[in-house]
Amino acid sequence: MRRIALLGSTGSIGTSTLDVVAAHPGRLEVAALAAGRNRDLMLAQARRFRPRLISVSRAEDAAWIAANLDHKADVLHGMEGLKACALESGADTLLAAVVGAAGLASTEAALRAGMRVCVANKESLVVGGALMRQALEAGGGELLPVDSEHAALHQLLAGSRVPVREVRITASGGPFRTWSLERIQAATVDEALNHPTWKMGPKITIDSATLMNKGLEVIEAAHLFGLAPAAIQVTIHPQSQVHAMVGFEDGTYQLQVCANDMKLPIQYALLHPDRIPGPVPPYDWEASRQWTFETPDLARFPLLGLAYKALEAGGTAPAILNAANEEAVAAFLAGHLGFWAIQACVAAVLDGIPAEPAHTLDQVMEVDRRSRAAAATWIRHHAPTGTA
Ligand SMILES: NC(=O)C1=CN([C@@H]2O[C@H](COP(=O)(O)OP(=O)(O)OC[C@H]3O[C@@H](n4cnc5c(N)ncnc54)[C@H](OP(=O)(O)O)[C@@H]3O)[C@@H](O)[C@H]2O)C=CC1
Ligand SMILES: CC(=O)[C@@H](O)[C@H](O)COP(=O)(O)O
Ligand SMILES: [Mn+2]
Repeated sequence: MRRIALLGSTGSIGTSTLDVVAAHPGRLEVAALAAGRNRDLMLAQARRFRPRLISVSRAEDAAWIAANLDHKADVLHGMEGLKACALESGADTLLAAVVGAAGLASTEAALRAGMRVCVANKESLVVGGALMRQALEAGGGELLPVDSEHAALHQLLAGSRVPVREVRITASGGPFRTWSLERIQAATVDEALNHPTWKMGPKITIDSATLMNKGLEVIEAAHLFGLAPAAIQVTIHPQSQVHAMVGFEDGTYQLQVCANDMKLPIQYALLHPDRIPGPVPPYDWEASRQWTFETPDLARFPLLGLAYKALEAGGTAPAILNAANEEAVAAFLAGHLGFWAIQACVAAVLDGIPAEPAHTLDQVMEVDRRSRAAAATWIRHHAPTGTA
């Protein structure tokens, strides 16, 4: 029986993970649930899955959940609660599905403790990828990707006995794939949240619209698989059925294909190396469909190019990139910034803060704080009058 600490349980990945757990009652159980502010959903999840430890962001929500539980459990709060859920619930497996750099410390601690860490929270790898690899080596556990393209690469590379020339991750292209630059520059929040192929949380959905999601994924792939930037390429594939490809020295490729349903990579990571029937039916090859492939346009989607630049600079540059992007996306979602200003803000902050070698978690979190402050200042100066 695998005992899971699920961080980010109330989100898109969190709820899909609980669907996978519910489909395998003899194989998977929940030891801890942690999330942010959605106390109603947390209480419903806790009543159904009966974890020993629960954590939410605010003390008053923790007290409310404790008063309404119908089983014995400790209800904690804040970053300490998040970490305790990872380390002190008796779980052997962490499913890291908090959004943003807020997930880094608990994920790093679980790796250091030798757990199996299934990571959806790509920002933690972008901000602290090298430190997470050190923690993995020190703890002797496992790090398994949940992000669909990286789960695909994990499957492709596990079966490969020869070195690969390059890997390619696919991108849907987002809602603005066919839009002109002028139209993209004036995109609204509702238009940017209208993802063509995946239902996900708001932050990653905006990242998909700017192609920053793919930029973060290039950095994620570099850390997960030890690849140089030039060996990681991006192909636009609007149907989101092929998730990644590996190219060999002889010029041939292998592709990974599955339905665009995150329950598949979640189950892959939780049950690895076993592959058994789960909540998603086998791929339907009788359905009529066409697959198409395109090259990304860096002029309309400059954040993909900026992510490569940060990866090549190394050290804390990806942490600066990520922090500025988190702040700019939050400001866009709140109506304080235009869509095109997201990339301008990230470019300005990345240019304005020198990268340094990343040695410790405290240091990268300090860089994260400084970069957020710089982004907040930039946003205040560039927000349309009366919004910031
Ligand atoms: N959704 C998807 O299909 C995919 C997502 N990912 C990655 O997985 C991660 C989660 O994405 P997604 O599920 O879409 O996001 P959601 O916004 O749907 O969910 C985010 C979760 O994180 C919780 N959370 C946010 N901040 C904190 C905090 N400070 N402390 C504790 N919990 C917090 C939220 O709690 P609450 O809502 O209660 O406030 C919620 O449970 C992201 O890093 C994303 O890039 C990767 C591939 C695919
Ligand atoms: C499901 C998943 O893995 C997401 O990261 C997805 O890739 C987002 O869609 P885009 O391909 O549009 O970025
Ligand atoms: Mn992805």
